[in-house]
Amino acid sequence: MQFGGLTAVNKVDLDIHPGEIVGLIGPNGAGKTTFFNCLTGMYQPTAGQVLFAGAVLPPQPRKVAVAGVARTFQNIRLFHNMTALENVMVGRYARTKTNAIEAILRLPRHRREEAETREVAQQWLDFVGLGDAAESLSRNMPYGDQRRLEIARALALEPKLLLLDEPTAGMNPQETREAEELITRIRGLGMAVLVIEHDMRFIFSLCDRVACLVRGEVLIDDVPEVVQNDPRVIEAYIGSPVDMPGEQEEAPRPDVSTLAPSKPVLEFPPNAINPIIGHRTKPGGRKDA
Ligand SMILES: Nc1ncnc2c1ncn2[C@@H]1O[C@H](COP(=O)(O)OP(=O)(O)OP(=O)(O)O)[C@@H](O)[C@H]1O
Repeated sequence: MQFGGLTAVNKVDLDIHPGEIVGLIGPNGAGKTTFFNCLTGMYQPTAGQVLFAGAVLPPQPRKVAVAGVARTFQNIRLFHNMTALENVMVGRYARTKTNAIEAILRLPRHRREEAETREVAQQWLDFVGLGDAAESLSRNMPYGDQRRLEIARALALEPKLLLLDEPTAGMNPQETREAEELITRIRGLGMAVLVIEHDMRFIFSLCDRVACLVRGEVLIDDVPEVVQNDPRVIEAYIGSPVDMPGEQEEAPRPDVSTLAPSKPVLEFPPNAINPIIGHRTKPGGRKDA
């Protein structure tokens, strides 16, 4: 991906598998968010393509969403004058079928779909621990809850791949631990998660695999234990070994026991998410891409 003479992302080739949490780290300006923007159709890559579940993803955000890729943003982008529930309902937009006329005239299909959307949105709020905040205006919610709400909105799409851009930015340690627990539960649903984060303890304790971008290129893509001990990573990004987890008393141990499953995203089974959330949503509530 080039911006004029600047190559922001260069020949990045990254596989992500179902049920896998992959961390994307790198110094400021390394190209992490640009990579997300290429994946989600917000930028049209100047070269290369995004393959998802066996097909080339067109660089169009709605089509990317319908295909099953959802994201959150580095800076919270909620609808501040809407309730938590309404924010999550918006996240299901790409999964609804009614057109503008049906909505304006409030025809039966629209009313049915709206009721179902409301119910599914409430279930995702419950999932992220915000079930009781459904009627709160999002702007009045605590910062950590707003970050959770963004994740709930992304989950409402019922994606196969969830992209999280610095989900713990600005969080206190307790909120960060809760975010880690939440992302682990999301993996339990069978989704693949790609997470950008600067908090190394968070990344190395959470992820199955970590890729480090430097100046737009992948420096290393390996299990956390290998990445955190790679001197090039320490030099390029960490700056000093004292920042690494495991070197301070309360730092969590890196989890390297769940290395990538062998199946690539291209073979993601149809309805893979449905059986898991089936008990949370009405039958037929999910339409696969
Ligand atoms: N729309 C744009 N136009 C021009 N240059 C851009 C644009 N978006 C990003 N860049 C440049 O591309 C490079 C990569 O930026 P990007 O935001 O992707 O990095 P990052 O790794 O996400 O950084 P950070 O950790 O600070 O968020 C930077 O040099 C940035 O200035």
